[in-house]
Amino acid sequence: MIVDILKCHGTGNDFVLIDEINDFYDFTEEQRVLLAREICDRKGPVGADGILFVQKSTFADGKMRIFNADGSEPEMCGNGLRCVGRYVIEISGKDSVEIETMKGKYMVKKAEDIYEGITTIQITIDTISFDIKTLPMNGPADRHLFQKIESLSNTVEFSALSISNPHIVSIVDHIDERVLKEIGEKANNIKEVFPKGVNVNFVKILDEQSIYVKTYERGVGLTQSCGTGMTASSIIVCCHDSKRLGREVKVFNDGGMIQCIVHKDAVEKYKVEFIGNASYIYQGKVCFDFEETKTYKLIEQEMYATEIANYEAFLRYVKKSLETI
Ligand SMILES: N[C@@H](CCC[C@H](N)C(=O)O)C(=O)O
Repeated sequence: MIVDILKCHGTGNDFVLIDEINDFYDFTEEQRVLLAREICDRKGPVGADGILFVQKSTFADGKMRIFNADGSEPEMCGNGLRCVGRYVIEISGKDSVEIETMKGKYMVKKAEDIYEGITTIQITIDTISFDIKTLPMNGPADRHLFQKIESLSNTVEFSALSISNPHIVSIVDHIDERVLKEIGEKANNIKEVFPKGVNVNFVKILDEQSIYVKTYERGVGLTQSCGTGMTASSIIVCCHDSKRLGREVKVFNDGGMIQCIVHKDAVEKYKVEFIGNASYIYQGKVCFDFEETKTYKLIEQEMYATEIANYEAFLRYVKKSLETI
């Protein structure tokens, strides 16, 4: 089978986008899992954090199904939604679109470039809940905020929330990747606490406008960035310091920087405006044999050289910005 692919990323969280609106592939559910596991495997010719299947929707401009590198299908993907949103905006000719996901529908629109030559997309995320049953998470109370999770760590405090996918967030003085990885692996192996696993986020407060987030992603591992993780972390930072509500938070990460504005209404309903890049890396085709999945080939690869160069310039700018904080 020959499958057209578009390699893309949101702050270094990279994906393979497959257009099932314009191309008919008729994948079975098992084939979607196989494609995710093999194509995301970084020992192969492509490698990615996940696959984004873009499909027709009966009530929105498009539908996103996201599969993690391990073949699991999460409820949501913030960085991936910006890439899918850009793609659907381009093929539909609209300035803004609604994208259906497993648990919700999100408004996506073009935004002013976050840096020269960087295609920038804004999404509005309002599928936020602190009720631990929505993660799901098993615990003694309905909410878990700034408290330890004994089975994970006897020193680190976490806050649990759903962005329609599950997250726990810890505000730390220093982001130790080794500790994050250890806790992330443990958290995804205690099904009595997290029956469907969980994304684990460490956030360091840099100054009154800026934070740094690193995530151990369910179904992937440590990634350059996680959109829903940065969203969850921005919310918890605003819970910790309500003066940040309604103000732009610069969220730095290993793959660049995005902007979040966290809003809370009178009935404690949260909504986050999330603004960041949606960059193309290359387009190509994969020749995939579902009987011999390990031997797939990548052919006709065409690089988006200008977008790659612009994003490298943006990364240099982000590095310099971090040196001034
Ligand atoms: N990187 C994504 C999150 C992808 C899903 C996550 N690994 C999960 O399983 O919930 C993002 O940008 O949000």
